Amino acid sequence: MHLWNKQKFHTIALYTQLESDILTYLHNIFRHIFVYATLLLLVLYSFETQRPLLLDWFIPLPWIGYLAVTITALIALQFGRSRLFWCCILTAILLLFAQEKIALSSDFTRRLPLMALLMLSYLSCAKDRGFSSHNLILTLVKLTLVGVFSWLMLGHLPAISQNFLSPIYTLANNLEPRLNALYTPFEWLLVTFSVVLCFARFLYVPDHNHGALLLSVVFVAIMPAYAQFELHNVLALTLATSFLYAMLKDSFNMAFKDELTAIPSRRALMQYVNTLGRKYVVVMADIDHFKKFNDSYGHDVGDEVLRLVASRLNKIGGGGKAFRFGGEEFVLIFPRKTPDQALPFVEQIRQLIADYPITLRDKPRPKKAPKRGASKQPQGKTVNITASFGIAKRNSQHSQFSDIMKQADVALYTAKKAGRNCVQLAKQPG
Ligand SMILES: Nc1nc2c(ncn2[C@@H]2O[C@H](COP(=O)(O)OP(=O)(O)OP(=O)(O)O)[C@@H](O)[C@H]2O)c(=O)[nH]1
Repeated sequence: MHLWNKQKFHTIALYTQLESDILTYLHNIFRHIFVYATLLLLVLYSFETQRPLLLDWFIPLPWIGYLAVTITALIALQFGRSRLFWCCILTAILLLFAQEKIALSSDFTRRLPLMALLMLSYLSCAKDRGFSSHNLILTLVKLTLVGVFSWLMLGHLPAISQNFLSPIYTLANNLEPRLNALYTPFEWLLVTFSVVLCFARFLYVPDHNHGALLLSVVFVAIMPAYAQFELHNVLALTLATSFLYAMLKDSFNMAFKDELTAIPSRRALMQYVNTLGRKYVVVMADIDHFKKFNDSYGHDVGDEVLRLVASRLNKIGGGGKAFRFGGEEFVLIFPRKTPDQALPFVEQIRQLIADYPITLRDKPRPKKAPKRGASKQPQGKTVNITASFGIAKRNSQHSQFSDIMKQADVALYTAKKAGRNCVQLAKQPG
């Protein structure tokens, strides 16, 4: 097809895909909130109920927070996570001040957590830019500027904003009198701004990195509520652990999840294979005439189709598990099943893919909703895609996974030759 045609179809209206994207997004948000809110509640609960015990444990370990943030900073350096690295540096500085290893004016010590909060908010909104000397210096300069800006704000703005903030502050103070001692009205405004900003950033990109950064802002905000250094040490230790967890989880996802379709990748498949017993079924799936589809509608629309097919395959029943093998090929594994038992589930998913109408719009979706009474725009063209499937099982002749894959691939080839959009069983001995 001509380039003209490719450009014509900018967008693809995959409503079910959109629905599944929204569900994945909400699932991500709640999953991360659950992890980091649980950590926060655990810390707050143990500070309230187990404080003497915590103090007993941590008095002989004044170095533990420094050790934890140093190890985490080194790992962040290795993983290219510059923002978490800077968070570790900020946490170590806060610890040094809390332990009175560095003593500057009391004004500075009081303002430091708030300056750190704004720096953390900046980091939360910035990007991981790696560790080239240019980027390190640039980030250091930016953080210093944010620090100087917050220092100036904290020096000059409280008096100006006193009048309009007082009523809100009094209201909050009636609800919880302890708030009064923690921050002044203007400082509360900054704390709220930082938490809301980091939360908004987390909602925008709900991953472990932003979850951990949000937690760090909350931890730094509550630091002044606790006088004992040992409790600050617990906060630093928990924060370093959450950063480590965030880095490991994100790296795991990068390694084992396919970036485009968000289903497990080929690497995950190879690892999963080791956990399988002696009885399982392998299904190879391949989208039909995908090259033609790409050529007709463009690579971006092809990507959307891959995401749609992956989300369908990921919902396979019968205990099956879907993986993206590469390109437009997918693999389904059914542990403890025979081909006959897996067949109805594969048939069902084949039908589901074939029946799904894909609406291609010839114009991008308008940003504004059309005015009432305006004539409806033409809806574009509806197309269908299909996929073919080949099924093979582990048996006495083919016990190696690579051999079973070859058998499934032969069956898939037969399905393609039989006209596509069908399922074929490999011819194997029982
Ligand atoms: N959009 C997009 N296309 C991809 C991706 N990976 C592979 N492809 C395309 O998938 C197509 C595979 O084409 P073929 O292997 O010739 O198979 P086919 O056209 O599907 O034909 P049959 O399998 O015989 O039905 C190629 O055009 C690849 O460029 C991807 O990640 N995104």
